[in-house]
Amino acid sequence: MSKSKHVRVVVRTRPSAELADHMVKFTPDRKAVHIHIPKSIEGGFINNQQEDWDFRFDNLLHNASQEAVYDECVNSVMKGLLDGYNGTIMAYGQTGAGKTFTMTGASENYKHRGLIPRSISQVFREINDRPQLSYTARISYIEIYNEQMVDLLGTIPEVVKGDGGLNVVEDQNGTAQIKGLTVRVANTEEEALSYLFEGETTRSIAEHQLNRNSSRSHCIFTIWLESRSRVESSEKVLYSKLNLVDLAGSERLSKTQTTGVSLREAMYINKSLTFLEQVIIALADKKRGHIPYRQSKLTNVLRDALGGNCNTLMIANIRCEREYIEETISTLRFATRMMCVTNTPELNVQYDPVALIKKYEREIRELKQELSMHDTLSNRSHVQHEPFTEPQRLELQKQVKNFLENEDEELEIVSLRQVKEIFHQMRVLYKTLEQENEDWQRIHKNSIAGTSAKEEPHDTAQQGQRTSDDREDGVGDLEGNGFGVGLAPIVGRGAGGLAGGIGGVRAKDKHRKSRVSLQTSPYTVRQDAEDDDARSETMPDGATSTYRHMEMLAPADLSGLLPLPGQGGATAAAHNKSLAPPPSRAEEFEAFKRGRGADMSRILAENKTILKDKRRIAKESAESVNELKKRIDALKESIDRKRAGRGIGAEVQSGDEIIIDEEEYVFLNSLKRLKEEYRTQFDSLRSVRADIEYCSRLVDQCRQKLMTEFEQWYEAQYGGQIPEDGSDGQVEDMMDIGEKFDRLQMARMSQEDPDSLPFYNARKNSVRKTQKPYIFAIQKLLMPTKAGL
Ligand SMILES: Nc1ncnc2c1ncn2[C@@H]1O[C@H](COP(=O)(O)OP(=O)(O)OP(=O)(O)O)[C@@H](O)[C@H]1O
Repeated sequence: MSKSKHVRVVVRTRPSAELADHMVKFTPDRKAVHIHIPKSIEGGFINNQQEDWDFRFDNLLHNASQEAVYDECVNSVMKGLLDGYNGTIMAYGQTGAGKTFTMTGASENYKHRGLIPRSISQVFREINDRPQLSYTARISYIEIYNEQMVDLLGTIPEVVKGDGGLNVVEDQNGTAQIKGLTVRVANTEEEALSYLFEGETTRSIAEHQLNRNSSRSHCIFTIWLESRSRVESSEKVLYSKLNLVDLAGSERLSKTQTTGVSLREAMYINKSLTFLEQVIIALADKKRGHIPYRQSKLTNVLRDALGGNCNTLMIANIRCEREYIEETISTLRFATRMMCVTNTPELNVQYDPVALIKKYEREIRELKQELSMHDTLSNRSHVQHEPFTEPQRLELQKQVKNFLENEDEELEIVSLRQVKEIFHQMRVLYKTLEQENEDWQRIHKNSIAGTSAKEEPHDTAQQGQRTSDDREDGVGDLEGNGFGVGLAPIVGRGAGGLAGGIGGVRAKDKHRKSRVSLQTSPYTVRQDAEDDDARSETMPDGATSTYRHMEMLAPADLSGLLPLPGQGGATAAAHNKSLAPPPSRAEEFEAFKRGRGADMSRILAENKTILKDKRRIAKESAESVNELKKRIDALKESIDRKRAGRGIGAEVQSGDEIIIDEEEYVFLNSLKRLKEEYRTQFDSLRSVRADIEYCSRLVDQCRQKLMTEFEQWYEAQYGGQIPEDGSDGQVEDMMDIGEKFDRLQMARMSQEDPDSLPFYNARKNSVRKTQKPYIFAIQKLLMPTKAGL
């Protein structure tokens, strides 16, 4: 049963060199804040001004890294998300308190990436770790600015027009849905990240184009997940979503002294934040029946997260400098209220109707097999459970006719289906008789009025025509040997006879057949193919690509990337002030290393030795990681082979239902274990690489320092003279250093954290992809100015 939970609230402080320590104090358990503002003298002798405030929260993060914030805030929500529970994380606080830094982070810096990119990475990691489930991840990104919703993944022109075209509507369950929202499928982490960056770019275009201030808008980035089991029946589908919300800055109008457009913006923000506050107050009051969600777009969209079916966490971003204390108190007050809000997270399960029908069909098939087995065992193998075929129906018709004609005849009853068919045949015969009786009476009436018929050739012709037609049809054989009032023998009537009966049944059959063929029409096949595509979409092989990247970026020996100065000279003193060209840099550099630069040179050598050791360890660790990777690949191949084999078998047995056997399940479990081991090894490799990165930076710095000192010394000794060997050494080295620096950066990045590659690739691709529309939008922006000139 689902339990109610209060909204978790975590406070994060923005680091600063000017913290008002004497006013803001945190308890040692990092869960409470005490604020003290001494009474001001202007208040006079009788002064009721409040001096102390105490606030208690779930956690308090002071000077915390992005990683620590992520670990504290996202882990529990993330687990629920993957299991089918909705989650919302929102950042609230005054302008500049670090909301955007917390949620999005610095998009150009992997280390400083915020909760959104980190959540994306974890979602795809978790998906890879759950091979028994098939997931589809989708992304949407909206901005709410002055009560207007903008689809940040929509087309640029719409955004540029300032018309997002989005509306909040309620479905029949009262859940708020955004009509017209773009929701994109993301098969990989890189794809999901590129949607984030695309949205960011769209946002900044809108900012330029419409002269907006992005800190005055609310942003909601949503990861939508859909999952179904690959192992058990797949009609059960779990739907969940994670809203990552960057709220607009809450600020006092008087303090910012905003006017004009900014004032209007600030009023809208304050209004929507006031509405948010009103909703929170209403939710906290257990006696309140009505919650005013509809007052603003923000509260309407976040209805699930506030007092609904969602794991919600709020990060209250605060600043602890003296000048921001009032805003900080107001943020903490809001956050305290938020803690009173309770939500009831519930599993979001739905049943896929197509999959359900498939399941029922399978069950019927199995029941029929069981029934026929039961019939065989109890000597009832002739019992019919399937619908009657045409020949069987004709045979039964004969039996019914015999039964009706001969009193001695008996009908053996074998199944309910047969009884129904007998009754049906009786009805057919009855109706035919009735019809023919009417026909006969009409003919008889006509023959009584025979004389007049002779005088009316037209009627006779008609009559003749009818008779011959009837004969052709085998109906109306007055001398017929048989049934009732002159019917043709039933069997002999074939397709035309018993038109209302068998013909009718046939017609129905035809209809049914056409319906059946419709079900297996190319359209349906294509639908199935699409389903398969969708399923294969849901199996992103992020792990594989990550590993491959890792192999590509195996530790490179970077020691040669920043060369020591190539040339130098040996005898500076002797040359000093002489007119002869100075000695070569190489000789001088060697001498320098033994003399003035000896200390630096020794430190450099020591660091190099440490670096070498670390590289050796990293190499061994990388070998064992690669070994694990090979085993994972081999296992994956076996699974693929199994799947390919199963694909054919499964089609024959149960349509396109995917059911895996025990062996494949064992494979999948071993794969999961190997992946875990891989991750552990990989983490230790990563930490060695971080050491390497640190050491190589030290080595670079020492080398650079040694070079710089040498260059300064050399310059002082020989001025701008050209050395003996004719090279100036300097320019060429500088160019190489620039180029090599880029390579060094790339290598560093990947050594520091191989997982960062999707982030950098997405960033690079997003910049490349959005450059064009961005330039286009900027050009458009400039056009009127040009025209005006
Ligand atoms: N924890 C932090 N560590 C380092 N820098 C930070 C931190 N928090 C915020 N900053 C820096 O402070 C500045 C303002 O932060 P940010 O833009 O995230 O504030 P905000 O609350 O989103 O403001 P707004 O409401 O105006 O959007 C940025 O330059 C950001 O890099």
